[in-house]
Amino acid sequence: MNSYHNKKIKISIENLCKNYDDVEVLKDINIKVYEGEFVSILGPSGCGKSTIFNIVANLTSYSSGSLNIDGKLSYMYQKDLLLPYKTIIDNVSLPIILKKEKKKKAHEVVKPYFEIFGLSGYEYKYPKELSGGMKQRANFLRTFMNSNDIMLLDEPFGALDSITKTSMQKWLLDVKKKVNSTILLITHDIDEAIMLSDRVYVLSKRPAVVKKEFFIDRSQDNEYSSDDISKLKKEILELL
Ligand SMILES: Nc1ncnc2c1ncn2[C@@H]1O[C@H](COP(=O)(O)OP(=O)(O)OP(=O)(O)O)[C@@H](O)[C@H]1O
Repeated sequence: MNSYHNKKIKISIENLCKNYDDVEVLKDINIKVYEGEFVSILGPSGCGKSTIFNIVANLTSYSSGSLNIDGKLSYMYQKDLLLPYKTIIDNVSLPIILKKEKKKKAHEVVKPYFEIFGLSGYEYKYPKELSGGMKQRANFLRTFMNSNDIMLLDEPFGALDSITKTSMQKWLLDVKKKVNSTILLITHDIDEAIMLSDRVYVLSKRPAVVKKEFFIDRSQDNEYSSDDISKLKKEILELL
């Protein structure tokens, strides 16, 4: 796509292969993520999606291929990892406190984001007082405070009920408009990938190969009809 030509590549994965002993998990994966893009990796359960993230985050080695990251990464897991004995503001401030900043200063830094992230009024509550959706907002904000440059989101809404999930997807789109982070998301939910992404990589069953890359035009003058969306979903479904 022409509009991509002058954009910075934030993540470049080339011919990536990964085996766990004699189990082949990833086979010649090629993925590029450009600055400010929202890209999803869609694939069946167990195909190797989290393995790709763990490789990108340098938590797992790869067998062959190459990987280039231009920027600072943060990684949000599906599981809510908020510390139960700390307030939301303390939880969200953790990445800053870990960088040796004083708590008071860290609170000052994070406070303005509570409004943007729809968390106003929850600053001094404890995780157990929040709904699943609100907890994931806080989890996302903490990830964002760690790095807002490149964010890896591993099924962030996977554990939520479908109504909460839909409202969280709308919330994430809204937040994405306000911040210009580069986001790479893992999901096995076709609707979620279509709703959120600029591009979707569809992976096969294990060993994962990229079956196809879909571009989704999110510009304001483009509106997909429900018919277009159904066709797209069908096409993706046939690949999985
Ligand atoms: N440390 C490991 N050692 C051996 N095999 C592993 C290891 N981690 C993952 N695997 C295997 O690699 C395959 C891919 O796992 P991975 O978690 O990357 O898939 P996934 O697509 O993220 O799955 P899900 O959608 O269920 O989260 C699975 O078959 C898994 O059992």
